[in-house]
Amino acid sequence: MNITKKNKNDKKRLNGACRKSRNRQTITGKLLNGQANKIPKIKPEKTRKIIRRFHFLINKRRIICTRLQIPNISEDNAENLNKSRIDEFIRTNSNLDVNYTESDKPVIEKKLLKLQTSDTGNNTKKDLLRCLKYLMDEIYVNGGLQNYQRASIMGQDSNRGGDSSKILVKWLIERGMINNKKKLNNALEIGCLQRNNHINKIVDKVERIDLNSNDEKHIKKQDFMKRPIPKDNNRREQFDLISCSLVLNFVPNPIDRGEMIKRFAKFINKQSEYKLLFIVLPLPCIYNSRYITNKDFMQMMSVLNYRLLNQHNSSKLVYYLFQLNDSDISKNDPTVTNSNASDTKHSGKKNNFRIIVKV
Ligand SMILES: C[S@@+](CC[C@H](N)C(=O)[O-])C[C@H]1O[C@@H](n2cnc3c(N)ncnc32)[C@H](O)[C@@H]1O
Repeated sequence: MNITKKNKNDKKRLNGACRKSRNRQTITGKLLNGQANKIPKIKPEKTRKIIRRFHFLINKRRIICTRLQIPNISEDNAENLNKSRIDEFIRTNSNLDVNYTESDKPVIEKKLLKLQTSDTGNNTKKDLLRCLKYLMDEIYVNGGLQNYQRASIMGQDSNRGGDSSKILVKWLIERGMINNKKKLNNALEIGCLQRNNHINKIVDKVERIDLNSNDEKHIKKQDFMKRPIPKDNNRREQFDLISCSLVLNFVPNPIDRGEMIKRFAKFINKQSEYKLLFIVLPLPCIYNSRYITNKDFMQMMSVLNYRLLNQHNSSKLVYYLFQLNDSDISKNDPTVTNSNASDTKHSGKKNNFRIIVKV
């Protein structure tokens, strides 16, 4: 893609602004700055381990809750579970003595490992409840959730590639969509852990939400799947840009991932000149899955009326910028870049990531 001279100048100015602000704040922003002394640094290897463990736990939690048929919690919404509802369920079944001791832990871990969606298993209700209590304790009592959030914030550290919206800013500058005089009006950031990231530099008003907000003053605690749909296409509740970085992979159910993608369009302002959707996923979700390839994902997005503007594969992540089509939109070629990653599948163990869109 050609970058005009004007765009190059805008890019220089914006980059200059970023450099100046870096003196006052880190790439990950004030929150980290303010808490720099409080947040212990975690090594990358440990970070990945914490994140993997957390995903493991919420996946097992979904399976157990479905199997136990906890009232009002079904396969469809199990990952958005209301903690108090589960606690209540465990309490009402306390006659089964679900407590565990240190020596029970290895057995519980083994049971958790064996629990699969398809496997009906021979676990008793007591076994399942005990596993559930064990993992709820790990998530909420023993700091699992906090560590997960900390690890995710660490992943955005400038030393580890920085926050993913950096690349979004670069693309929008290159495309001439923003410059030092022109910003996007608004954006919805789903799954936001830190309010100070690169999106702020290019958008006038950013609304940030997260299932488990760690800063409720600035990041609303909200499940995007339950966010009220704007009535009659109310533009005040719609956005020029939706950013969804490393969130889809967090949703453990393929049908809900599809529902999440379908929902995005309802929040994109159709009158806007932008109509942008920024998605980031771990590279293996798309390039090392048994069920989905990049081509499949592109087809899915195309059926949902998006066109790809940019894609970049880093060694760990895949970044996409889509635009919701106008009906008369003319197709132009997307810019696809690779660094340290090829379009072919990776070697190593395949994963089960997939997205099911029911149209
Ligand atoms: C790995 S973190 C991603 C953080 C950040 N966006 C990044 O790119 O590093 C995933 C976040 O998505 C949030 N999340 C998952 N499902 C969500 C939903 N349905 N609504 C709002 N937030 C959600 C989780 O609470 C979690 O904080």
